[in-house]
Amino acid sequence: MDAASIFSRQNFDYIVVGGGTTGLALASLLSTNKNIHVGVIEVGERKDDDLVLVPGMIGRVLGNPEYDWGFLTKPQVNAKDRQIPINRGKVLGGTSALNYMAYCRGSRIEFDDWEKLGIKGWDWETMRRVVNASEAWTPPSDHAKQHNADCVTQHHGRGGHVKTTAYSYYYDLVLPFFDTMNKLGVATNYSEASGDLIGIWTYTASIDPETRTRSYSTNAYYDHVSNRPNIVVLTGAQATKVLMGDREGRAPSRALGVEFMKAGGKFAASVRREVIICAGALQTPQLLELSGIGNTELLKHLNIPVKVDLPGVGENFQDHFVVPMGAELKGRHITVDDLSSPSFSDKELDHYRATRSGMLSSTLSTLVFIPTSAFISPDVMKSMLTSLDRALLRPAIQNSPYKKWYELQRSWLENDGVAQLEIILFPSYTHEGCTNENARHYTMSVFLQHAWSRGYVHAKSSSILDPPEIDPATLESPGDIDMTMLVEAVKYAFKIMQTGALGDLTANIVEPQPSWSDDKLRDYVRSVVKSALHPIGTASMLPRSANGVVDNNLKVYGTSNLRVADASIFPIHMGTHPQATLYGLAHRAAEIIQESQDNNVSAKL
Ligand SMILES: Cc1cc2nc3c(=O)[nH]c(=O)nc-3n(C[C@H](O)[C@H](O)[C@H](O)COP(=O)(O)OP(=O)(O)OC[C@H]3O[C@@H](n4cnc5c(N)ncnc54)[C@H](O)[C@@H]3O)c2cc1C
Repeated sequence: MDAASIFSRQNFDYIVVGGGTTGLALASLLSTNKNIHVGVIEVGERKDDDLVLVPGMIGRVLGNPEYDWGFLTKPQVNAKDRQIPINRGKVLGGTSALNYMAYCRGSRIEFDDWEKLGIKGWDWETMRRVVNASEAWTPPSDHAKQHNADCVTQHHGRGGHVKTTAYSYYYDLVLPFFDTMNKLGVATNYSEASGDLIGIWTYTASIDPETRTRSYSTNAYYDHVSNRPNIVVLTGAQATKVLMGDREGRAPSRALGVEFMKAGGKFAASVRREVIICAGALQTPQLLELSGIGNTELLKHLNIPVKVDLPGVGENFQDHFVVPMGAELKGRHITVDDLSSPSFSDKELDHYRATRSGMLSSTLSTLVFIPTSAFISPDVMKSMLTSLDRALLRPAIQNSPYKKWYELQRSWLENDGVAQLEIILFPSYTHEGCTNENARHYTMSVFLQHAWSRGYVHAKSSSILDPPEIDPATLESPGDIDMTMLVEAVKYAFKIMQTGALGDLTANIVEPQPSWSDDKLRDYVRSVVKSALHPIGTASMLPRSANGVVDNNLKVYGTSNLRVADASIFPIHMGTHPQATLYGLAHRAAEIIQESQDNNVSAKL
């Protein structure tokens, strides 16, 4: 009998849809109770090749349909009608197999403030505990310490699953970048894991310190449980909908099982306890809608029978927006661009295989996080806040179910503990139209951490085979604040490129240029702004009255046994990279399921 038929005949306690970052970790944790039977349905296949495992090869699979869903947004009006790519992992392990491996916690202030949105049980102390439970940290080497790597043991988890440490290879721009930021008043942060993100720091990466390969959901979690008879992972299978029972009166709707496709065949698997959707921020809302859970008007339009009217499904889409800037270096440097020469790249690969060191053992390593006051002058800040506050008085916002979201975002703008801007120096030239091919370059990218633009993701048809419509509403923000902040961020980046040791190494700022007018800079931002590939929010954990989709326990409103656990549940963006929090979410979800059903599910593998 084929794998799909066998899967569909099993009597699962839990079915997890999506064996990605969160889903595969959660399913593995649930399987620690040998009395419960867990099934996972994942579209992708396992791919443990160099393109996934070798850190210095990051980015090479983006756009490759064997690894990447390759989603495109709908044309973005404020970004010159461009369709902006949003890459997502289409392999076992999901996007944890593709990401750039920064393993960063969120901020204490931000998690503690989630309570202001009506969310309980997700404060910093809780999140710190669960993220630490996921982490198996190894202190950095002396070489990494010389590059300011975090070596404060007390903030890290040692007994968890995802192997983390600092990289072993550092480009020669790293220390000059620290010198420059320190000269601009940005202090070195020696413990990014403390809950205080502000400063310049060398990040901890999800990398195995022995083999110098990627540690991700598949090898960190699943490989420890894959020989257990009570967990079954079906790859190459796509869930088409959750089968929801009919409601009796006002009783919640019950998930009965999952319908899926594999190799052209259609199957269904039934579930005794719960279905947990972990298909990621772009596909979880689509699957909810195809299952009859969403905005009634939209479902009727798609001819999908309505099971639960939940207008928040697919709404509240948020992302980090990024604007790259290019510069040419003085003199000779080794940069990532050198790897585009096949002979150089082959030599590096041999060196990596023999020694587990060198360029391919690492990626970029340094991040900067700063609050608004660090990059926006008091005058600009005053006029920006005046425009914003005027726009926030509009009835559409005052009467919005997301009013508390707007209030929280507003308060963070004047909180010096909240990072509004991230800056990354990438030792490579990522623009088109490089002017001097013999020179070496770097790209400085500015990332808006708390963008005000909020869009949506919705099913376009009743078929899972049609990709969802994705509209991040790029640069559509009250008082045009996202554009103002990005232009100020670009101007601040010019200062970085011209100050201290990095300034001394910079021969020429290629594009954009410091002499450009604000109008020309705005035009540049519209031409190049893109997704930082951190979409969240489309099945938000919020009160139902605030357009929430799941409650504090990740349960979908109006259902008795359907939960969501992935990036779509974050109600407001965090000023950092999300994967560490997502592994923490998997542990928190396992605890919640244990508490709610007394399953004796241990959070240890
Ligand atoms: C290039 C890139 C670099 C990044 N770098 C970093 C970084 O350095 N640090 C960081 O913290 N974050 C980074 N991120 C973001 C981070 O990796 C993601 O936010 C995170 O992995 C998302 O996890 P998830 O569990 O929400 O979804 P995913 O990991 O995407 O899992 C969803 C899974 O569901 C599967 N699926 C979808 N629909 C169905 C269906 N109908 N049936 C069955 N299966 C389905 C998908 O195939 C996928 O495996 C990066 C992202 C990208 C793309």
